[in-house]
Amino acid sequence: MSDDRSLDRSHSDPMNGDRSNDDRDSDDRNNRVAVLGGGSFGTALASIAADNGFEVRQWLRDPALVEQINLEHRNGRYLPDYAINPAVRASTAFEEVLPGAGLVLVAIPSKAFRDVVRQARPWMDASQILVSTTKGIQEEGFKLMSQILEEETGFAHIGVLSGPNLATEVAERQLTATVIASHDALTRTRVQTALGCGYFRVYASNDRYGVELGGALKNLYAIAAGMAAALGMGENTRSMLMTRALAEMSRFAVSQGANPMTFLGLAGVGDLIVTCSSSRSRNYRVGFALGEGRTLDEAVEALGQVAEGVNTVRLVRDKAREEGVYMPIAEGLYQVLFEGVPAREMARLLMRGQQSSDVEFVLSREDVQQDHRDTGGGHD
Ligand SMILES: NC(=O)C1=CN([C@@H]2O[C@H](COP(=O)(O)OP(=O)(O)OC[C@H]3O[C@@H](n4cnc5c(N)ncnc54)[C@H](O)[C@@H]3O)[C@@H](O)[C@H]2O)C=CC1
Ligand SMILES: O=C(CO)COP(=O)(O)O
Repeated sequence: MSDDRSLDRSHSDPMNGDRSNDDRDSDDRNNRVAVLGGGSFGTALASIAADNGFEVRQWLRDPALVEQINLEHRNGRYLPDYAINPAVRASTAFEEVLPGAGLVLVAIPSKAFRDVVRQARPWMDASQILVSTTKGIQEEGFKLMSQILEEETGFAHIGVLSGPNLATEVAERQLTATVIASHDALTRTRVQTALGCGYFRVYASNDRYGVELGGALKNLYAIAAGMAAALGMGENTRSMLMTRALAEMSRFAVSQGANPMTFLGLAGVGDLIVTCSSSRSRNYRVGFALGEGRTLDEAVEALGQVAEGVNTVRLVRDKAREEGVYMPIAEGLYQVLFEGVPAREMARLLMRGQQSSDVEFVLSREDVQQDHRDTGGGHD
C-alpha cells in the first residue's frame, strides 16, 4: 500500500529505516479496515476502502454470501451487478475480521445493531475507531447507533457516516458526497482518508448527534414522498413535503438540544432530497407500495430489505407527543401506517389544517408557540 493512503501518515515515513516493532504494528492497524454487515452499503464501503489500498475484512452472517464474495467477488443478494474489489475478504468469524483493524465500519440494521456489537466486542480494542453507517433509532431509550457503540464499548473514537448515499449509486461510482461526524478529530481524518476517492467525497462535521438524527428522521418523509408519488401527486406536492419535512425535523432537533443548522448540510437536506426523490430508496419504495394500496406487511415483505423508517415513524411520533413537539406529517404518517387512515384522506386533512408561518426560525419564540397553538399543535 502506498504511504499516502495510510490512515495515519505520521507513522508511515518510508525514509525511516529504523522503525520499532510498535511503529510497524501501528502501520498494520492503520492499514486495516473492518466492515460489519453484508448489505449493500457495507459492501460498497468495503470495496471503496479496498480500492484505496486498505486491507479490508468484512463480517457477514451468511456463509454462502461469504463464499460468493471471496470466490466470485460479488454480493448476489444485495448488489448483484457490482464487482467487489477482490482484496475484500469476507468471513462469518469476528476473530478473522476485527483484531488488528484500525477502523471498524458498522453497517447493521438498527434492530440488530446492539446485538451484533455486543457479540463483536470481545474482538475489539479501545484504540479502534468505530463508525456507524446505520440510519435508525433504538426503541429503548430512543438511542442513536453511535450512542450504542459508546455504551457497548466505552471507546473514545466514535463516529457516524451519513449523507445522500444510495448504495446502488455509490456502487455505480456516481459522484457522491457524505459526512463523517465525530467529536474526535482522529476519527474524522482517518475516515476521510480511508473512504475519500474520486467519486466519494467525505466532508467532516463535529455535530455527531445532528448528523445522525438527520439520517434517521429523513426516512419518515421518504415513505411519505413514495406514497404521494404512487397517488399521482405532483412535483409541487413533493417540494412542499420536503420543505415542511425539514421544518419538522429541525423543530424536533431543537427539542432534543441539537443544532438545526446541521440539517442544512448533506446529512439533513441532502439526504432528504435524495430519498424523497428516488425509487432506489427502500423507504420511498415502501411508501410507494402503500400508496398503491398494499398493506404495510405486504410492502415490507415485497421490499425484502430493511426500511428503517417504518420503525422510526412510531418512535419519533411517540417522542414528539411525549415532548409536545408539533410534527403533523410524522403524526399523519403514523396514522396511515398503523391506524388504517387512507393516505389520500390524511393528505386532505393536513392541507386543511390552520394556515401557519413558513420559516419559524425567523420568528420570536412566542410567535412560534402561538403559531403551533393556532394550528392545533402540541397534542393537548
Ligand atoms: N443501502 C443504502 O443505500 C444505505 C444504507 N444505509 C444504512 O446502512 C445500514 C445498513 O444498510 P445496508 O448495507 O443497505 O444493509 P441492510 O439494511 O439491507 O442489511 C445489512 C446487513 O445486515 C445483516 N443483518 C440483518 N440482521 C442481522 C442480524 N440480526 N445479525 C447480523 N446481521 C444482520 C443483513 O443480513 C445484511 O447483510 C442501514 O441501516 C441503512 O440505514 C446508509 C446509507 C445508504
Ligand atoms: O439512506 C439512504 C440514502 O442516503 C438509503 O435510503 P433507504 O434506506 O431508504 O434505501
